[in-house]
Amino acid sequence: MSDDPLLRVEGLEKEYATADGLLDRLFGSGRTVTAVDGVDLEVREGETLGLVGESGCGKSSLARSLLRLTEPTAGTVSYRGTDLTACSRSELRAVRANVQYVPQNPGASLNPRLTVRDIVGEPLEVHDVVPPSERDARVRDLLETVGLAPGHAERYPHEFSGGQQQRIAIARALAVEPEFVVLDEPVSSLDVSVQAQILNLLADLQDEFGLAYLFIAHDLSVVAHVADRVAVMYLGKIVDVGPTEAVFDDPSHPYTAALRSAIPEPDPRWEGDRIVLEGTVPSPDDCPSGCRFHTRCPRVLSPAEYDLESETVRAIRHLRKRLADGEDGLESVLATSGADDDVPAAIRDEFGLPAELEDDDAERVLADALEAVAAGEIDDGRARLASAFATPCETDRPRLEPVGDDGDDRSIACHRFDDAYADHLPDDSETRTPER
Ligand SMILES: Nc1ncnc2c1ncn2[C@@H]1O[C@H](COP(=O)(O)OP(=O)(O)OP(=O)(O)O)[C@@H](O)[C@H]1O
Repeated sequence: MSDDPLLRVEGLEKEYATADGLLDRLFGSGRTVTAVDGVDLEVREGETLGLVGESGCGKSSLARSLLRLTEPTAGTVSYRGTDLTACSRSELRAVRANVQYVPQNPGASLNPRLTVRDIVGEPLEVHDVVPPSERDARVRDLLETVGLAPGHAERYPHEFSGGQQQRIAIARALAVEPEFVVLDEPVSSLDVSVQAQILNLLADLQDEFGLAYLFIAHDLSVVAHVADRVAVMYLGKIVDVGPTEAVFDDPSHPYTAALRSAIPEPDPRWEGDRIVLEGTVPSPDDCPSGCRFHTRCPRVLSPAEYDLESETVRAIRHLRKRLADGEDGLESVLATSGADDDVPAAIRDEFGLPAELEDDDAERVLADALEAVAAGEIDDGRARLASAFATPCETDRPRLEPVGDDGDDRSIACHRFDDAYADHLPDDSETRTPER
């Protein structure tokens, strides 16, 4: 396997203009969704690169724009040295004989009016792979290659199970004898036993034809078994990329750690607690400032001025978030506290904050803020906490930078791995921090 990348993606962006209604369309007042935001990525010859992230993080948009199935907004995609973003339609057609896309949900993407013979035979015709007289025989061969019967050629897609439909989609992609295939969630809609069959088939095809795969999945456990390297995506950005083993075993981006901990049967190599992420993925048309993951991150950095444990930092952040909702955010606490009750103590209790913080200066700020809240001055309390407990994760955007001993092969976008933010690591830093 050569180390020169087959495909190099640099600064790839994909924006969608969305129009909610007729007026938006008429006046051009719709919003812009940035689904892919400056992605750099490499796929090497013969390897499987797993691309993982929650639904809506931009995986399909990335895959489709790098193949120019949808036009990227910015960036370059170089395939064996040819910049696909600068190619004419006919040049692109020539490249497509080497690069194929197997879309998500083959049941919906296979044309229901065509027989399997026509579906698999179409790329043979478009790319003139074999003479017309040999096409039917080639289709039958391809069906056998993916484990279907040659006789299936005369049937229609709806006559097949989900696993068989996936095999048809794979046969169609293989028709042009590609060297790189993008597989968009190839097993996510299948039963576990069928998933294993498709994964085995893909591995066999890779061995036989020396294929490189970009394997997209929302589930890290699937990718763990098939990928040589893994790239983790969050809200349009790659936040962690490296050899599969390293991404699993070495200090990871907090988002990767959360995905890893969510694997139902934890990887036997890893002994850790389940990390439950707060809230849901923010909308890509309203991305958080700083690190996009900070609103859900269990390991945000603490202010450099104080020595606080992660748990305390997290609790204060939780309180800040609730205060941002004004009185409503603390309604449950304030409603149950009577006039004579110690409201600050009730708030500490609600948010798991100790009676006294371990850092005296931090304690003074918190106590004053809670007094303000107890006096009904919610805005004042929120402002005091916001200015004293701001973290660089809220303001500074982390860049994907090489970390640790793997050199360029392991990169993480997280301030925890950046020496410049060493003063901000909470006292009980849960991650070993490889040097950048
Ligand atoms: N054609 C489109 N027009 C407007 N917004 C779009 C379009 N396609 C995707 N999006 C938005 O872009 C974001 C990324 O979507 P995308 O389908 O690329 O994510 P994904 O990670 O592949 O998700 P899934 O696994 O659910 O397919 C989402 O917020 C989605 O709503």
